[in-house]
Amino acid sequence: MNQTKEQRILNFVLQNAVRGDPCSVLDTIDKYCSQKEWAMNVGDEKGLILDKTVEEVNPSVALELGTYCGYSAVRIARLLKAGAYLLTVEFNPEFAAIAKQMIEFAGVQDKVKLLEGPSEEIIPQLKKKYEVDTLDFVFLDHWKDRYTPDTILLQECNLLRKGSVLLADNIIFPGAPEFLNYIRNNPHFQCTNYPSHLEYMKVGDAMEKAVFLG
Ligand SMILES: O=c1[nH]cnc2c(O)cc(-c3ccc(F)cc3)cc12
Ligand SMILES: [Mg+2]
Repeated sequence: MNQTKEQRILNFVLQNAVRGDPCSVLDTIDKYCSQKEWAMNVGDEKGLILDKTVEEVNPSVALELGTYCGYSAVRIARLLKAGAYLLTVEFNPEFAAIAKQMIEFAGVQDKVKLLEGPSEEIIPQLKKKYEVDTLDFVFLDHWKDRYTPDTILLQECNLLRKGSVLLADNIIFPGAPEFLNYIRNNPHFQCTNYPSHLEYMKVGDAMEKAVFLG
């Protein structure tokens, strides 16, 4: 049975990265995806913007929408303080299976809870089923058409508190114009744009940070 691209990425990590070393896992994925097969990891350039935002927020409870192969889950989890954790949501079961192995190989499994299913079903379960009070940080990196409805859902489920930080990938490419219009014209959010480039490409992209004002 032919391997998928995501299985090839995982195998390359298992064979070339250092088990228990998150940075080596990230570097190995970036090496594979820049030299051999492009893939939609946030990557090393936008990854630095993600790092800086996570370090600034220093979240106790973080949520990621769109796990894919687990690159940004490893990237975020490696920066979390003792006792802090990341919930990451992936609706594609093949991607979730790859990400689980990637997260375990990196050694951050104790800080990451991988939730398989559609974000619109999982978000309303976070309080009761996953014992979340409020979210300190949310990374939106799933499907651009879900950015706005899921941001509204997070508010409706009272999962945001004054100061909660959202960071959204792919504002320029593939682009999330409807989300940008929603969040920049919403008086409950303070927005900042971070110009960058599409992962592993010279194409322009950007990330948008939105702080919930309560
Ligand atoms: O679908 C996506 N989800 C999350 N992140 C993405 C991401 O960073 C890039 C892309 C993408 C970019 C260029 C292209 F030609 C085809 C897909 C998609 C997603
Ligand atoms: Mg992305």
